[in-house]
Amino acid sequence: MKAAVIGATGYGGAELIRLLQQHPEATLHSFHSSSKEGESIEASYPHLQTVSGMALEAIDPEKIASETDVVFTATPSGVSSELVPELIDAGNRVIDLSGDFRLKDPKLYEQWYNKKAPDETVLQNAVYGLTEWLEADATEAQLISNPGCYPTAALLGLAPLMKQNIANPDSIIIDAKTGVSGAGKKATPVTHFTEMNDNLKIYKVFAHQHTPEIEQVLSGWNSQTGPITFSTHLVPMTRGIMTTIYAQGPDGMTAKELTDLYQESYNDSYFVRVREQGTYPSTKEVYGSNFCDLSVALDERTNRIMIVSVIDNLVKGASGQAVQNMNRMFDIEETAGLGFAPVYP
Ligand SMILES: NC(=O)C1=CN([C@@H]2O[C@H](COP(=O)(O)OP(=O)(O)OC[C@H]3O[C@@H](n4cnc5c(N)ncnc54)[C@H](OP(=O)(O)O)[C@@H]3O)[C@@H](O)[C@H]2O)C=CC1
Ligand SMILES: CC(=O)N[C@@H](CCC(=O)OP(=O)(O)O)C(=O)O
Repeated sequence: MKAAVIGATGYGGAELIRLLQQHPEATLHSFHSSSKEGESIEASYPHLQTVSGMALEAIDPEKIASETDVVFTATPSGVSSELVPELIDAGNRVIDLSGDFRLKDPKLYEQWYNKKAPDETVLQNAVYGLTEWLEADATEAQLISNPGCYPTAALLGLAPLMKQNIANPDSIIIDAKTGVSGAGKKATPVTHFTEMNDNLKIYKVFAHQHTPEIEQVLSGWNSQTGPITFSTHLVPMTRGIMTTIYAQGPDGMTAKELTDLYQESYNDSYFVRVREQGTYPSTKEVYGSNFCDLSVALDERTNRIMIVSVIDNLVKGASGQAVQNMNRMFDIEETAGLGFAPVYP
């Protein structure tokens, strides 16, 4: 299977190159840049030195489609919406990492992303790629829309609860924190060193573009879902997301029953590891890996449920899940190229 990466000089693209280079069944055929054609990838990312030996190529959809089986678009929202239909028309199968093909309602997309919605036919044919809970046959998909980093952590945390209708859907609060690499490679006035070192910031209050994505999926799982409350914070670390999710549970359930439900729900999911009752994951425990580690707790005094989920935003939150989706698309072992343990400490 030959793969190409577009947006190769971004953090998501670099992570795709790292993962695809050691994938047992995929060959990294080419990587593409809109600004650095002809340069080596080492010029942008010395850590990839000796790994590829190839130069960055221009983005030519026809050429890419004629030479490869699958292309990853690790490009910004608003760019993917232009690029992906061209790749699809040229016959490529595509896994897009941006937010452009996640929201099925174009008006909602325009409202939250403040950009023109993508081509309607391509949008409606896109399969939402939360891999553990795919709702369509990935082997048939021409386009998989990779979930956002926060939605991945939040939805994996909420799925057993919502699918079993255990919590009051109106009571859900998702309190999320991310490392700075979530903002991409380019430094901004919000993310540069003096702003983020030794600092903690809340951002996009009641305005985060992942809010409707989470609501869209939750309402597919449970028709009683209303608007959620979602807060996002930047913390001074490079990678990692933690979501702490609160919901009102039913009378009479025990903490052990809830943990058992989570462990059963993810029994067959290699990449979701449910912790023993009373133990909680930290972001470093999934660093550099495709794992999502989860804990669920129940305060039997108040019936409040608390779920803690952690992922690496660049792996399970982006490029790792994209490779996991490629594995599903081509019907190969889901863990191929991804089954390694996190880097620790
Ligand atoms: N960082 C994260 O944790 C996550 C990111 N995402 C999403 O994945 C995508 C990539 O993110 P990330 O790698 O962090 O972003 P970066 O900003 O680090 O990289 C994006 C890359 O896109 C390319 N690009 C920019 N403008 C254009 C254009 N007009 N045409 C073609 N290519 C362009 C650039 O590469 P070049 O100049 O070489 O073309 C750039 O390096 C984004 O949509 C992001 O929202 C999703 C989940 C998590
Ligand atoms: C730290 C930081 O700024 N993180 C970004 C994550 C962006 C992202 O992944 O965007 P899409 O999924 O919408 O493409 C944010 O919160 O907007």
